[in-house]
Amino acid sequence: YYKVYLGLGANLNDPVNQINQAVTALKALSNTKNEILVSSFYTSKPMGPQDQPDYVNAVACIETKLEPLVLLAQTQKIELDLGRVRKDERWGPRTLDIDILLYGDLVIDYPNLKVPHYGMKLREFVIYPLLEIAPELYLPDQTTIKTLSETVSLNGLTKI
Ligand SMILES: CC1(C)Nc2nc(N)[nH]c(=O)c2N=C1O
Repeated sequence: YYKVYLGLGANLNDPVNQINQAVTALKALSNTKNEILVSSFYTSKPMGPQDQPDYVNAVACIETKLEPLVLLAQTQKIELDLGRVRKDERWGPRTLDIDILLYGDLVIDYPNLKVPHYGMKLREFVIYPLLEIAPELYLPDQTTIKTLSETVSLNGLTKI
């Protein structure tokens, strides 16, 4: 099984409910263990354009035999099922967003999937939930989550 870490984020129509529904859908994935580790939920100011609601974020860890592009197709389907409209402007408000952060210790560089997720090292709304559920985690480049948590500023991240 690959141990896959996923970033969950939403800031439109009942984000907490969106993330809960995403967790339920992730548990139901084929070739995937149905126990899933989920961090606390956190609110934070939008990174990027500020003229949008605060985000709710969490990180989940699944153990899956699905290959990366298969899982990507499944997570995109979950986003659509929960009302994501792909016309979303880049960095604009959105219903559920599922980012594949880490895929075991794979380094993936497809046009439509880059792992480790390009922005995770800079995002307190990814690093702190990760630290909560996987404090011993390190990235393929041997950076540890602990080290990253000391370098990224909290700027208003609040556990709900
Ligand atoms: C628009 C952008 C970059 N900003 C975010 N900002 C926060 N706080 N949380 C997110 O999940 C998030 N997602 C995004 O895609």
